[in-house]
Formats: sequence, C-alpha cells, structure tokens
Amino acid sequence: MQPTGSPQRPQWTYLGPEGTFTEQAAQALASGESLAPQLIPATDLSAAVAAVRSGSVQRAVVPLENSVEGAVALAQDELIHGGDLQIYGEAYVAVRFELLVRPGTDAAQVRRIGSHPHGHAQVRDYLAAHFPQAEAVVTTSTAAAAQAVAAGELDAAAAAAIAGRRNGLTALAGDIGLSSDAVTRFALVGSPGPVPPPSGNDRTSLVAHVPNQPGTLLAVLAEIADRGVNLTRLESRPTREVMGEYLFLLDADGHVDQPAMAATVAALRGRGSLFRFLGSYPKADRR
Ligand SMILES: O=C(O)C(=O)C[C@]1(C(=O)O)C=C[C@@H](O)C=C1
Repeated sequence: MQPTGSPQRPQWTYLGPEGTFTEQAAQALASGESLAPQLIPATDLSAAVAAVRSGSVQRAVVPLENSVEGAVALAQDELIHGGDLQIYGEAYVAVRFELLVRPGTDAAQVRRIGSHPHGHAQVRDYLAAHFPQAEAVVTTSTAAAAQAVAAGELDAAAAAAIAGRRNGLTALAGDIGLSSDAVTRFALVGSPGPVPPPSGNDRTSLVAHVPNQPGTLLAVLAEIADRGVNLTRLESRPTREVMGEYLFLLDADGHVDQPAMAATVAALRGRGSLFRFLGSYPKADRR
C-alpha cells in the first residue's frame, strides 16, 4: 500500500518473467526516473504493448534490435500497426548467454534446450557444435526457458546469468553467443504525449510511407541528407496490404525541436510521406 498523499508510482511493463534481458533494460531506464516506476512482467511483447494501449500501464519496455540478429520484427510491427505509440527513451544491454541447467545435470542429459527466438539465433553455432542432437524449443523469453528448466519441462536454457540465479540453475557453459560483445537496443514506449525536451544527444524515430515509384525513397532520404541530419537506421517492413509495398522505419540523430529535424519532419509531412512520428528521446549510446 502506498501511504496516502504520496505520489502514485507509475507502472511500467516489460517482457517477463523476471530475469529477461528486457527486465535489465527496464531497470536501467527506471533508474533515471525521479519517481521509481513499478515494473510489472508481461507474458509476451504484444501483451506488454497492449497494456500500454489500453492505459493499464504508462510504459512498456520492448527489444528493438540486436547487434547480431538484427531487428525484432514484432516490435517494429507494433510501432507501425495498431494504435499510435511513442518512444520516450532507449537502453542498450549487453547480451551474454549461459547454458543453464538444474544442478547435477550433465551434458549427456541435455536433449531439449529452450530460448527466445532471438536467443536461439545467437547461440545456434554453439548448440550445433556441442549439442547437435538436441531439440531447440522456442519460448516466449529467455527467462521463460529458465523457468521451464527449473520446473523440469526442459533440460537447459540459453539465457542470462540472472535468469539462472533467479531460478536456482547452474551454468553448464558461459558466453555461448555468437559474439561476446552482443548488444540489444530496447525502447521505452507509451501512448503519444509531450515529447521530452532536448537532452543535447537525442534520436528521432519516424515511419515513412513511400509510393512504389522510381525515386520516391531517394527523395525521402534527400530531405534528411540535404539538411545535414544523420540517418542511423533504415528498416523496411511490409504494409500488410499490398505485396511489395513497404513502410520504412527511420532513426536519425537530433530532436524534433531542433531546426534541421523540425524542417525534415515538416518536409516529409508535406510530401505525404510521414506515416508516423515515433518520438524524439535521449540516445543511450552517447555517439
Ligand atoms: O528473452 C529475453 O530475455 C528478452 O529480453 C528478449 C530478447 C529479444 O527479443 O531479442 C532480448 C535480448 C536478446 O537478444 C534475446 C531476447
């Protein structure tokens, strides 16, 4: 119970259960808040986003892209389709995988190994080399796989060390990912609202729609480049309407309150290419 008269703590959700990489991102983002949010695990990414859209929580933390496996398509699609969302912040989390088992399990007993699809993609080479006969079982998150191991439903999980500690598991092997330096970028999303003021090191995210005609994407990119705005990511996702028609997710350095970015956004809106403004927010990588 919160004492009467004290400010209500905001509620944030994240891809749970406890022990996911997303929880680590949520904790990092929450540590920057003056009023510590209450972190509530969600069963999957869509449930986390739905909780924001319904207003039952203020924010959701979702994985956007990984330095090894690339975009998290479902998160990109949630930003494009359905009710409008806005990005209020981002966090980078180092992604190190351990092969977690119940104490006493040896390698010969490992037949079913669980992880999130993005987790499996990052440990595929290790599993192929060391457990070629094992079945790769997809779970809703890496920590859900660790829970399933603790419950005896799986033999091993490729998950974060913290998921092992939370579930009483031990590591049969450590650092089993394709890259020891793998990083996942997470977004703090909410319903559309006031854009946070410029921090001096910001990113702006947009969704552009360009007709399938010669030069239309180039014209959008020229609006950005001609104003000296640095594009940091360009991702395409299907419109879900017509085969061969795409929406483009754009990330660029700068804040919509700054003249060059404001002019870029206005120009894209003017040519009918601005499908969604996803927000301006502080960059986490300081570059
Ligand atoms: O399952 C988790 O622990 C997550 O936080 C999800 C997720 C992802 O969606 O990419 C996050 C980081 C890792 O790259 C693997 C899985």
